[in-house]
Amino acid sequence: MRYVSTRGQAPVLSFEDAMLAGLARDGGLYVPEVIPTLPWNEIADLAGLGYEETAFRVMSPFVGDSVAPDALRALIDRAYAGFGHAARAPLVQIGENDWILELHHGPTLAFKDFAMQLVAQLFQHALAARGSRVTIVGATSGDTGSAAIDAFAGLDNVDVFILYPHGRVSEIQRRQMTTPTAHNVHALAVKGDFDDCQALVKGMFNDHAFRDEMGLAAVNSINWARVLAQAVYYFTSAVALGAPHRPVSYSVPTGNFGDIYAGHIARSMGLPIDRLVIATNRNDILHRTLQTGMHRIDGVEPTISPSMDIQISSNFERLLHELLDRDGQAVVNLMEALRQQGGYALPDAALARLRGEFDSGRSDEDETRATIAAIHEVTGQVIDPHTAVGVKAASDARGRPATPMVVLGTAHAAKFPDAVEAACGVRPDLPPRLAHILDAPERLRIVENDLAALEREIRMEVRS
Ligand SMILES: Cc1ncc(COP(=O)(O)O)c(C=O)c1O
Ligand SMILES: N[C@@H](CCOP(=O)(O)O)C(=O)O
Repeated sequence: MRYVSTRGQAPVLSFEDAMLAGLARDGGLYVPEVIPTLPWNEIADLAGLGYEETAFRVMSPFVGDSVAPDALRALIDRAYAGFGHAARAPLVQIGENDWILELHHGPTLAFKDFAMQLVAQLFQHALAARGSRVTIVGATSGDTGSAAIDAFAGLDNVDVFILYPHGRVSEIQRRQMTTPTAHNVHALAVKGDFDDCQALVKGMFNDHAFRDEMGLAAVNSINWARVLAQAVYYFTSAVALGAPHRPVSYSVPTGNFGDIYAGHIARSMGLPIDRLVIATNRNDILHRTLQTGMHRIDGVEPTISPSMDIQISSNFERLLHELLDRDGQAVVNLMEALRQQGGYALPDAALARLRGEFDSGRSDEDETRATIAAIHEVTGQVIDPHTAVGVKAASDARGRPATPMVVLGTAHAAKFPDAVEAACGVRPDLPPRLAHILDAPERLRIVENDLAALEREIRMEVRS
């Protein structure tokens, strides 16, 4: 399997090389040259299999000969061994044919663990074989950072620098990043928003001298391996609800467009997904894009679903590449317009295809709170604000009731206790294994939104 850049000017790489490269050298994102399909009968055969075996079957065609099959199985088994639920991603019913796919049973209580625990295993495998080391730089609005710090803490051949927007993540998210004591992980609070953090990360990758000197690697969904691992739970959940014999719809709380893009990949592989609903909070650039055809950045507004406080959705570039018939130069032109003019109009044909493949919805702050309260009242479930955005968008987009609608439950409510308590009167507790973070000492540095200063800081730390 070969991977090409969305901008068409970077070397073509294997799965493992693309995973270790992170951002392509032309500034684009790696995508598979072709999306392999799983035949109908092979999807049917997934029924009754464990999560790990499904992961192996879904991911193998993308991994190709980068990792031997037995080794891949062992890495997958290790990645999910620490999850707190036998099903890994259980479905919980919230209505007649409405479900939440709980993705919070990993070590840091958010869906990010599904990919991050596996990516850490894949990195270790690759780095040990090559005898090399990397410096991971990542941007987070709260959950990717905690998942990365948990997954990579204490590893010999990796330093990790996580940039998060100062004052714009929940206290629990911050403490998950700042209380681990391993010397190879570093939380940096950037004076800016998530988009600034992500721009700094991409800026470091696009500074090729710094990138090569530090051996930079990425664990954001810039990294194809992240997206691939996230495609697996669409298969486990759809098959549990009757696929491929019947279609299933999904509503996906969306920020950086990684999780829903993983659903799009699952559908492209042959999984019968009926509707894919992009669920946004009031940072609704993607919802507006679908409604108007204009993709235009607005200021990022803080919300009670802070992990989705994003305007520049990195993975939208991967979808654009497809909508523009894999024309790298056309992608470059739109990304330049986004950078220089703050937006672009989608060409008509691309917009029609986008609307054919996705629905979208938006939840403002009051609606998100009302959804948390309503779900608690009707089902007794306490859901987090990101999941609530997904539930709201799902109910707005609800099509044929015969088709199951699955909302991705992207985080545990205990990561956002204040917002959840204010909405439904119940204060969700952290699981006992995480309670220590509430009074453990914190370790963080506050940094300016300045690429050169950040590079100096990282260089100094890696050399010390
Ligand atoms: C809890 C939660 N929900 C939803 C999202 C949005 O996911 P994505 O960025 O893949 O669109 C995020 C951030 O990634 C998140 O942390
Ligand atoms: N919401 C995310 C933002 C980064 O997304 P990623 O999937 O590209 O890593 C977060 O919690 O950090």
